Amino acid sequence: MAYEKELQVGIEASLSAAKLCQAVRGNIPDRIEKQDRSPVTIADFGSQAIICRALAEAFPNDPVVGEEDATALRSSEMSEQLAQVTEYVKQEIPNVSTEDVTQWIDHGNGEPSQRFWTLDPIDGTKGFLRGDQYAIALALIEEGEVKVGILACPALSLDLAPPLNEEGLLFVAVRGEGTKVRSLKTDEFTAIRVASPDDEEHLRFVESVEVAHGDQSQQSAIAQQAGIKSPSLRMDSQAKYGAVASGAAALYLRLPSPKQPDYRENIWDHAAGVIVAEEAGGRASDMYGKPLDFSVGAKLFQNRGVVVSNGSLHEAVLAALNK
Ligand SMILES: Nc1ncnc2c1ncn2[C@@H]1O[C@H](COP(=O)(O)O)[C@@H](OP(=O)(O)O)[C@H]1O
Ligand SMILES: [Mg+2]
Ligand SMILES: [Mg+2]
Ligand SMILES: [Mg+2]
Repeated sequence: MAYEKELQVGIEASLSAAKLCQAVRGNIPDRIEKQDRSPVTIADFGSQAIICRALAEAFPNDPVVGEEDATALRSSEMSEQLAQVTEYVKQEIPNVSTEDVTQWIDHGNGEPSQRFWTLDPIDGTKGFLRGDQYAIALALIEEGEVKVGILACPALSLDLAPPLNEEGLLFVAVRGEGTKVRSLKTDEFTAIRVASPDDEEHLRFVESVEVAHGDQSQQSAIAQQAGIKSPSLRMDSQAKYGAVASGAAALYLRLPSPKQPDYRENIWDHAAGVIVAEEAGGRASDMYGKPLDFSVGAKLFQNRGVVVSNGSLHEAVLAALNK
């Protein structure tokens, strides 16, 4: 199997980060506002610290392009939050200092290069704060292609055969080797496939809960034109990719919000999910059918919107979009 060490280190760190996130969510944390006014929590910081530490130790030459950074956390106004993050990290890694924690978080300030990791320590922070779905998303990118994806969804269970019906799922994909899933509680993996074209029951689509993160009226119209009759399943985070990869839904639509026409998607919001869906037999592209281009920096500057399908539905969706 390829990328064995990457998988072992990435999976172990993601499981540890998932434990931290669930521990923090036991008593819903405060919402901290970032400079761009989006939310972050002590769990986002703790998760990034744990995963960056593991990557720095095992792969010291690999840059990590992570969502968070520790600048604000180092300021005196946030000393209480930094102490809280450190306490939670200590439950996973004994004997850590606040300085260790901020240094590990800042290891995620790397730049994309020939080979690098991208990390979303909590994808769907708004879902996390609401008590809904969120994910820990880690991917390895080489020469612009996602090679490994590790997607932990601690609150996800799907109405499908075991282990997918258990709460807390871990999706893992390696390029050319398929996608597998396990419960967070057991270490046995099961291979998964997208919904087949004749699976009427799962001929439905997923989209974000957050109205501002897409164009829900266009998303419904396009899904209908592609032959989907049921209403959407709304779900936060890259858990949506897990839903398509395992056949719980046949389509995920994320079309640019009319209020933010210039928005560009972050690579960490998609890299792990894309390989999980593709290796399960699905297809991912932008709204014009262009493959998502992970070679141009920390954002998908060459793409607009995201369409992820079971493959068979893809052309009909693109045709509807480009009419
Ligand atoms: N206007 C916008 N359009 C699309 N995505 C947006 C957005 N504003 C924020 N996001 C991204 O949407 C992600 C959550 O996805 P979803 O809506 O599918 O749950 C956020 O990730 P974080 O929660 O990691 O910050 C954030 O990066
Ligand atoms: Mg965020
Ligand atoms: Mg995100
Ligand atoms: Mg995030």
